Amino acid sequence: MFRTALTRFQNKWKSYRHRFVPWVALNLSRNEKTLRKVTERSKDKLVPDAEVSRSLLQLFRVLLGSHGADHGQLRALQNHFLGQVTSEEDKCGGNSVCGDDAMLQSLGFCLDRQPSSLPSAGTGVFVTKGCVPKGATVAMYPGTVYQAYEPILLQSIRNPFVFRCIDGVLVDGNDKGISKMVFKSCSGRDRMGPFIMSDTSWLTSTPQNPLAVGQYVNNCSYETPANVCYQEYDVPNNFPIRLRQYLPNVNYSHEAQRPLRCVVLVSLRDITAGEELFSNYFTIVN
Ligand SMILES: C[S@@+](CC[C@H](N)C(=O)[O-])C[C@H]1O[C@@H](n2cnc3c(N)ncnc32)[C@H](O)[C@@H]1O
Repeated sequence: MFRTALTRFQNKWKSYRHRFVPWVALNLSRNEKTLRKVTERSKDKLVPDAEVSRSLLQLFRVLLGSHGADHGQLRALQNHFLGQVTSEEDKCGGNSVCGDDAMLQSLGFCLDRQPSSLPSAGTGVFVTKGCVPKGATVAMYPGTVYQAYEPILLQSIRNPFVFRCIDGVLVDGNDKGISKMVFKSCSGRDRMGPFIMSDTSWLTSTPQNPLAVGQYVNNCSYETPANVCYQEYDVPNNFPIRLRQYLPNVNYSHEAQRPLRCVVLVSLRDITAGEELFSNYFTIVN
């Protein structure tokens, strides 16, 4: 009985510890070696940034066209101030196209969060329609972006959604509790007049950007090898201001000079409808 509980605790800790900031700090030198190895192995990006930009712009333009610029802004404002959009009408109302349709139309596939195919792994992300070709931008890792020196201790406690980039930048993709409040607050702060610079709807069950579910992708195993990998993507300065309303990331501190860090998931092979996405939590391509 005690041994079973201990084994369960050990397994849980092993899958969680690399996201627990105090543990990462204590094991910095060992982690740095592992990270160095990963960096050395993967100096080049799997997909050039320009290609990631192209896919995101393609989807965001369809989303903007379907919601209408003003409706998109209005929806984001509603999400921000009133919380979750509830009615079916608002999820995909009037003549507008649902996020799913926009995704199928622009990228050729759809994603959904569903119970994982792995026992006791909670929720996972599945391709539900179409086919993802190798090298496609499959998903985005939403959340608040912390520089290595910024305080995240409180938010990181019992939080399996903190993602660490090679340069120590952290992305908190938790859609509940303090993490959720921090994201909404930073997003409200960064509004530029009528322009909303980030999307808060990933915090609800109906994200308007359907790619913003990457935080729910589960870790690979021997039986279920990785079919996607993480890749850092700094949003270029010339990214259209009207389309930034679909970006599911926000900087913790407002620093206009720094480009916004996003993390995207890129497919390692063709992935067909019905397959679950699996990543390797210990690797990231620059
Ligand atoms: C970033 S979350 C992924 C989403 C998570 N499945 C959920 O439902 O919230 C990471 C957590 O998912 C679980 N997890 C991920 N991959 C797993 C795997 N291969 N086997 C068991 N649990 C896994 C672990 O509890 C881990 O701490």
